[in-house]
Amino acid sequence: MSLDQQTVTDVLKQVIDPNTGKDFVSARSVRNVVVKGADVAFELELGYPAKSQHEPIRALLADALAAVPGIGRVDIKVSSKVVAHSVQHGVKLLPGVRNIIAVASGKGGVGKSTTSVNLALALSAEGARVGILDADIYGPSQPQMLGIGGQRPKSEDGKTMIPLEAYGLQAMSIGFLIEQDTPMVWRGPMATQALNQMLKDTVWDDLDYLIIDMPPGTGDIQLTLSQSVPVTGAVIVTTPQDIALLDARKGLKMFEKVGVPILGVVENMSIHICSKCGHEEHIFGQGGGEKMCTDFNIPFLGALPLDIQIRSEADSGAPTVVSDPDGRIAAIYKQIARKVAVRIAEKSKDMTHKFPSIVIKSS
Ligand SMILES: Nc1ncnc2c1ncn2[C@@H]1O[C@H](COP(=O)(O)OP(=O)(O)OP(=O)(O)O)[C@@H](O)[C@H]1O
Repeated sequence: MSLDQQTVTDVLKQVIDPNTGKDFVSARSVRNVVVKGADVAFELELGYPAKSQHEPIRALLADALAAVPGIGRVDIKVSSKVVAHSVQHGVKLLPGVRNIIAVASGKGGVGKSTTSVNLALALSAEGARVGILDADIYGPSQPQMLGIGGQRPKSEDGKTMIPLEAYGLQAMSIGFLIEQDTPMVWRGPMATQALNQMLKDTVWDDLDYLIIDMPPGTGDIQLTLSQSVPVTGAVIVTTPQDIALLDARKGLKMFEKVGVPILGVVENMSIHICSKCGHEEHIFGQGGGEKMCTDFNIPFLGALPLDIQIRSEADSGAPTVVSDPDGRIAAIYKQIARKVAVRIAEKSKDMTHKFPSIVIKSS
């Protein structure tokens, strides 16, 4: 039998991407469709990293086409390509960085740094090129969490710095540049200048995403950073208790004020499961993060339990996503990372998309 392009498009249009909830044709992910007699070949290009999903998605599309009577060979190549997306008006992109994700919290100690590093590692595990910038001047913890404390970045020209590498991430931290155990008293302008310099003087190498572990709070330093750094979107980390949520709301407002879209909220230390008896307890309250998201009409990205594994693995220099990549907790971080990447991919839809080109060749 001979297929026509309409049949192929109609079938592909029925297949919903489980990550975006949209069909692949409307999402303009289908490229270079070639129909040759009963055989079909095409490429599927996802706008978000999803190495673990390439095969299941390919199978989903192949199954849909297999139902077409008389269909011949089906050849589908699935890949991901992350492009740069828009940032605040009037702020220029950084060289070598396509998208910056700011991870922020209204107050300290809620697990912002732990979430940042696991989010970065989860994006990297899905095939993205990822960097992490530890801008937490009050307590830089990325060097220790990545197991590279005490190292110093190299400079080839005495002006710029090469980021250190850990678990495939490019990493830069204020902690690499100051002596450990030296308390730093940062005044607003000095801190902002140091952070801006660290951001601009680091030679980032072809990053899909740079995660910035922001200083906690919503003061002048945070406000200046969110105005001057080209941020694609912000992730807010909170614990479920009222006081943290109140501060997280301030964080949301701050980003809104400077035109940075909120990618969503992560609720950390959400539930405690007793490692001895399995009893579940909402130590810091329940449902607060989700309620905040409903109130502000923003996505709830997911909830991490209060779990000793998260703390001990981060403390030992190998965060959960690399220590236990197939475990229950890594799965939550990976799901959050996928939601973040999909939200970013959706941002550019109207700017960069072409219709799939369909070529019919006679057999
Ligand atoms: N879900 C969790 N379960 C158990 N421990 C956690 C969890 N999340 C973070 N922690 C631990 O809580 C402590 C604080 O976490 P983290 O440093 O990530 O917070 P932070 O918000 O970045 O803090 P600061 O603002 O002070 O830098 C760390 O010891 C970390 O290992």
